[in-house]
Amino acid sequence: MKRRSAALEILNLKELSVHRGLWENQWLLSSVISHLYTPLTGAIRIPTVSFSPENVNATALAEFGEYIRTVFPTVFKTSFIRHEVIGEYSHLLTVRGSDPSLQPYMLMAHSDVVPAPDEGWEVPPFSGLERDGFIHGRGTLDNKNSLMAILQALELLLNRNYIPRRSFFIALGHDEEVSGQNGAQKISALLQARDIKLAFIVDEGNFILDGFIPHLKKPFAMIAVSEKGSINLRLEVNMTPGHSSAPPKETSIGILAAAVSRLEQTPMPNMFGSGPLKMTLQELAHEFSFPANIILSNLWLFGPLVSRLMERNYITNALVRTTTALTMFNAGVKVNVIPPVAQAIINIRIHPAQTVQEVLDLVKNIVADNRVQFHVLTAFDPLPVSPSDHQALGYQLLRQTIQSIFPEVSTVVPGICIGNTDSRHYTNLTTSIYRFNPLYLHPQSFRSIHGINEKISVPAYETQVKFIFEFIQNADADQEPAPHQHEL
Ligand SMILES: CCCCCCCC/C=C\CCCCCCCC(=O)N[C@@H](CC(N)=O)C(=O)O
Ligand SMILES: [Zn+2]
Ligand SMILES: [Zn+2]
Repeated sequence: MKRRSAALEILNLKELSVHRGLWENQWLLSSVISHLYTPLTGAIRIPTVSFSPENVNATALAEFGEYIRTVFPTVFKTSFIRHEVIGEYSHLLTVRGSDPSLQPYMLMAHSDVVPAPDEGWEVPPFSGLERDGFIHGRGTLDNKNSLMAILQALELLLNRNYIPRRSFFIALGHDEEVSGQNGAQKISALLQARDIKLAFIVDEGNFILDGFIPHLKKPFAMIAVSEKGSINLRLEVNMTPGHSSAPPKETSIGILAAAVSRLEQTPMPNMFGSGPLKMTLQELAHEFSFPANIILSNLWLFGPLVSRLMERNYITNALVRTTTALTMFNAGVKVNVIPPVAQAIINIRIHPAQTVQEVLDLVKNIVADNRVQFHVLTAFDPLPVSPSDHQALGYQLLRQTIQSIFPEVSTVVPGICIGNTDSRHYTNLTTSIYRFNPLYLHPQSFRSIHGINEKISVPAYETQVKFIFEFIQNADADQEPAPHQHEL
């Protein structure tokens, strides 16, 4: 029986060094077998799609709320866990630890997903089908995996009568994909009103990266200590409508198309050398063989060369500059009418060394056509950089747990997240925000996030549960000074 053997496999894992005893306890067995990964498949089947802040699938979100209560009964009935529904569909769990002197932390995830039309998928995106050892569907990597793994790890701990020492919050947003204004933003305001200060936050974001850098054969874990800023910008051209049999020299569509084409063809300046990327590369240098290790250790000299190499690949390019993506275009009402208005949406991700205002100025200079109007829909600057030194509790706990659960991953580096997360709404509660998913990511699976054929292997999901199971316990252990990561 496939499901049973997968569950047993987890119990046999020997590398759980810190808290192996809990896993080996037979008492856990029945709970693991019934809950280990079926809850994720069920979660994928609920189409919690967000289209815009005003257009979310309320029915599915309500069903999702019922679903997690059903599959994680212990979490929702434990006396020291307070459950609140915020903004109608987001969930805040407050887990009261036994030692009030320890500062609480927060684990985060979100239940909504981006749309997924059936076209191009090997398996229907909301079927939650398991095939060839993978659970398929929208949300398996972004981000129902994390949401279910957090609750599943907590359910397992509670079923073992585990009582946390350090209090923690679990914040599960329902509108992360469309701004977080009704979920994360409201949870953040509520916690601020309660005078809560957090030791750190762990949210989705970067991964254990494998195959992203040519010549680097070994995977490495990248914990995002910041994330890019963002602008959603609407460009609009208005012209006099008329009969298409006698077209004017220029139409709203033509003018707008030329403007967005200029934007696409004119990359924003390469900002290599500013922001956390230099730190990332320097900490990664020892993973490379000669001469790349020397090049990366001497960026004062080889910076220009490295920056040009990074520009060549569209993923690493996103680390060195502000990016400009044309995501929506709308114009025209009938085949024989010159359209009065043409609109385009540009999704811009701002490099840490730039600001919203600087980027808007650059965009206007590139477009250089005063017939094009600009409407800023949403905008925020890049996020502050969280600490990653030896005293940084959240970072060190992540590093410690990565090294225990993924012993083959020898390097953990701080980096930047090119996407945005709900955690950006919590800068009022902590200066230590870490964006990390305990999963391997390859370039192909990166493309599946917001793309097609998103899937997670069953062992990868099990490992994510195990990671959180151990992380919660590590956060309760007495902290010792962390050894230096690169000690000989
Ligand atoms: C030198 C090292 C090379 C490193 C390559 C970087 C590989 C990138 C790896 C992971 C990035 C995945 C980003 C996932 C974030 C997903 C969050 C998301 O989808 N957010 C939405 C919604 C929002 N909150 O704004 C978004 O549009 O960003
Ligand atoms: Zn996400
Ligand atoms: Zn997403």
